Amino acid sequence: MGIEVVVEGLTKSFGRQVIWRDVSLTLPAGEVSVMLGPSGTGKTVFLKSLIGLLKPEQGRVLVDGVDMVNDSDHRIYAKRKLFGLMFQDGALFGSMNLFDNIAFPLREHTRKREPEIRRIVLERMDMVGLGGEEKKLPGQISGGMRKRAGLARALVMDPQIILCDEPDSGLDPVRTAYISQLLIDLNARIDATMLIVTHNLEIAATVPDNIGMLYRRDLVGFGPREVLLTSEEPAVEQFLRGAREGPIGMSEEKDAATLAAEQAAAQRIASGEGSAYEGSLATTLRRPEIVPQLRPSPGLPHRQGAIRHAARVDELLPTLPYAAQQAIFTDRASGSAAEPRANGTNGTNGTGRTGRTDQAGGRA
Ligand SMILES: Nc1ncnc2c1ncn2[C@@H]1O[C@H](COP(=O)(O)OP(=O)(O)OP(=O)(O)O)[C@@H](O)[C@H]1O
Repeated sequence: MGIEVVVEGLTKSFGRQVIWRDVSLTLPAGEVSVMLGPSGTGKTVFLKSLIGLLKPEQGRVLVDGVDMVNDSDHRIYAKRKLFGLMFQDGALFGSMNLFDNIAFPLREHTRKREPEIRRIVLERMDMVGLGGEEKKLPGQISGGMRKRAGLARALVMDPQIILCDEPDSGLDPVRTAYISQLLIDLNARIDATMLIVTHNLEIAATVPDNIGMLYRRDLVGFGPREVLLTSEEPAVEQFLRGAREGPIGMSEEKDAATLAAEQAAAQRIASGEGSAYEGSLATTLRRPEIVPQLRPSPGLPHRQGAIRHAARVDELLPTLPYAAQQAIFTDRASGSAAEPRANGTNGTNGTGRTGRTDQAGGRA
């Protein structure tokens, strides 16, 4: 089973620029969590802080009894081996073929012999749908394949915590659906604790058990996915709708004057006095409906993390907002991600939606 990661009062700055402050959350063992947030809000900085590559000025990150912020380098280094990190671009060595790239951590950090290394590498390549591609160079494959190679490399050391930095960046929607399924299948196979950083709403809607969002240097909540997906917090709503109106602006947050003008326009539109342009602003995307969470592909085990998540949510239920409770009841009525099925099948069709036929092991 994966390991819980406890973040307490974390604050990170670069010089005078505060990236985020007083962030506290727990990544529950073996569950899948997503961290959303507009560009530049410090999601990657957050991931790097979890594994001790960046040092926040305040707070703690507790992993298996070690504080990844304040403990000695020796102790931090030992616990870092529990993590597998999937970088945005795969971070592969351009001159090495995929086999050697993926074998690299084993050759560098273990005393395993080549036949054992070969067995592990080929197994992980198969797991991410890259079987038979060992001899290809990173420059000869697609961006999606590079990501999956990066994921295979993150898996060779048997990590118990997997951090994925924007697994969707640069991928088309179909490849993004495949990588979403791959991440859920991976969680079903190895029960690792997972944190995925993304702005992708499809991933946020279909993959995680828990969602948080970083915005304006704060964590805007973190908890069961239904809480954030039904949140009425303006920044969350705007983000989920992918709309221009709202507190999130082009570069960072909008200034107060722009926000006030938008709110005045919204009131004029509501009273029927708005201009045509203002009316067009109001027709931007609607907030997406909550869709069922992805389930493992047929033949894979049930996600133990989803089962534990459901038990946790049961305890939390009375404390959750009404809309989140309703969303949870609806999801469960449709057959929740944790519910075992006699034939081990998914119950949805691999996308978390109805009417599509994506299969596990598909090519991103
Ligand atoms: N080593 C560093 N030194 C100084 N500033 C940094 C460093 N690393 C990141 N930053 C700054 O921290 C802020 C957050 O960066 P980060 O890459 O974490 O954002 P992000 O939310 O992951 O963005 P995106 O979604 O666009 O990838 C940015 O303003 C960035 O310039």
